[in-house]
Amino acid sequence: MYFLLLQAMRFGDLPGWAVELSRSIHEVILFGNYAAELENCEKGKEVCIFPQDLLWREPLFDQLIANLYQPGEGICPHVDLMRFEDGIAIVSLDSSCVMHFSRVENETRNAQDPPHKVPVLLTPGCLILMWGEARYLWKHEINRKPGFQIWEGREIDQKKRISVTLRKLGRTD
Ligand SMILES: O=C(O)CCC(=O)C(=O)O
Ligand SMILES: [Fe+2]
Repeated sequence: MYFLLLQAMRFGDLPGWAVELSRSIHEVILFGNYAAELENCEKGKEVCIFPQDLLWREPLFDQLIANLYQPGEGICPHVDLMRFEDGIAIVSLDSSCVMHFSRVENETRNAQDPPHKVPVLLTPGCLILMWGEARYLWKHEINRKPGFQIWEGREIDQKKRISVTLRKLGRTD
């Protein structure tokens, strides 16, 4: 059982700080050390951190959700709602945590097999970009119950954690 103590959602025009944040994300993707990888976006998608067509859409994001988690609180495995377009960014703040990714169920997996989970360490300031397979074919979750937040054999010292998720609403027409 998970609880989200505080969740603030915003649609339409983003507040100024979130517009700034979107711009920073755009710049980091464009001018970060990933420039060489971006050039490959058209050719081989496996080394692309964010596809050009998503990067240059206008606006890049128009919806945000800010989540505040107290120690022990997390979010269940899920794929973000289909009403949001591809290309989702999450900024992770305050406290480190491990986010787990697991593939959406498919018929080939034996129901008795435990789901294979890929752990990703998020330190304060981390940016997660989810698009394509990562956005549609993998669930993400944060289990901050004791025993689940382990990195390199050690339990992470949990404090309050804040995340800001930026997405773009799909067209309804
Ligand atoms: O808090 C996080 O890092 C994840 C938030 C999330 O997955 C969501 O709001 O859909
Ligand atoms: Fe999510």
